[in-house]
Amino acid sequence: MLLKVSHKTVLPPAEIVITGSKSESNRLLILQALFDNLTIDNVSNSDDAAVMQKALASTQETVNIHHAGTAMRFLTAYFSIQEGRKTVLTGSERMQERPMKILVEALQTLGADISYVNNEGYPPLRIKGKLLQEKKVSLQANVSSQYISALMLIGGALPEGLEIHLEGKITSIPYIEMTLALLLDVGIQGSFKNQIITIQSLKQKLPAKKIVVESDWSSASYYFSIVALSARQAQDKSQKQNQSNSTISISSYKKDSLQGDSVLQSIYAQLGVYSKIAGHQLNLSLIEDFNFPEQIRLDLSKCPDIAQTIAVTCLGLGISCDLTGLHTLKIKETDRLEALREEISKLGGNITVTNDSLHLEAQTTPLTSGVSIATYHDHRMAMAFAPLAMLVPLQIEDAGVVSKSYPDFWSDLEQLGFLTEQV
Ligand SMILES: O=C(O)C1=C[C@@H](OP(=O)(O)O)[C@@H](O)[C@H](O)C1
Ligand SMILES: C=C(OP(=O)(O)O)C(=O)O
Repeated sequence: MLLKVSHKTVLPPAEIVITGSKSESNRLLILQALFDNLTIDNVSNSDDAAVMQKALASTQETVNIHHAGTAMRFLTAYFSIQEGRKTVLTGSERMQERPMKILVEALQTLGADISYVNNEGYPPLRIKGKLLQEKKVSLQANVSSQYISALMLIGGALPEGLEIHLEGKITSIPYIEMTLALLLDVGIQGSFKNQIITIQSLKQKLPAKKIVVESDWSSASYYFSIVALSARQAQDKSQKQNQSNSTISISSYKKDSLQGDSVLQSIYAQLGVYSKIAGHQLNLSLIEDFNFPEQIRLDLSKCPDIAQTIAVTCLGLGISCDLTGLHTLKIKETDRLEALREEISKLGGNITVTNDSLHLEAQTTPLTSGVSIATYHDHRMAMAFAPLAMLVPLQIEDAGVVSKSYPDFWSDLEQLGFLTEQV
């Protein structure tokens, strides 16, 4: 679906509802399948959570998780301990290019029976579920935190629990902390100190528990970008008066989030966005008379999923940006660094990327109008670029790709004065 996107030029006040974090949902769904007695409220309506639910309910040998990284990694661990069950775990073409070796080797050390159907190190995987007797494992921690979370999630179900030694620099740490916090919350004991994680074996049935998932902060990032860009839109159209009062209110959020992407609040405070959590509402508005910086430098190794949003906001605001800690972007839904380089260049931006960083020059000329943004099967490419329609009309290719994490994205944007038309 090719979608033409433009904007009515005034950002109206709006109330948006985003469903639960896909990261928290997919962890809790695994824990629910392993330990029963858990009720989950506000589960993510994303495709990634839907494929997780379907996989956990499936009795078929072949389980296809499509594009969902968390489902691929968490289910590899999950099916490894389903005694007597044979599973072929597969995914989309891109998923078959996303590395699995570090997790597979760690599980094999614990005694798992996993082999590769085609290419060594990559899905599809053939898994024969069995009782894993070992309790100690070491793995490289700088490629994906999802491997570590996958092991942690099954730790409580192993007879001796689990001791995980992390080698090297740990990437995406907040996601590991999220996993531990959820384990503790459901009643599984564990700790994460220095480079060692321990998870205690669960010896008795868990007490019944209901968990309400906080809404998804990564999905909220696009609204931070929209609010920031509304300052630029007002400047371009001399409509300062109209713009300054609009508040976008998004539910349901909390102050002590388990999601690392809640760092959006402090990052976007540097880009003119005032944000406050009142009750369960996250309210976003422009800081009045804000002095925008000429340049921003951020290390995003703890929050890789908001890199695209931030790069595009800076492009629209004409702010130079240096983003580092981006090494994991190359192995996500697409090579996000290359995808950003291509698409930002099309709009007239001056961008350079390395294997783990991105540099964007301050944009001094108007963005190219009417550009067709390719999305590379990556939901975040579509959603990160859409806010630029406040400044220039553009087209988003394969716009349905957003459903991986945020199926209601386009209809929610309409509430904010965006106009979308299928072409
Ligand atoms: O554990 C999780 O829920 C996730 C961890 C991160 O991946 P990496 O650890 O591979 O960076 C993140 O990018 C992904 O969207 C979700
Ligand atoms: C990287 C992402 O997801 P996953 O790795 O779970 O496919 C994402 O949602 O940005």
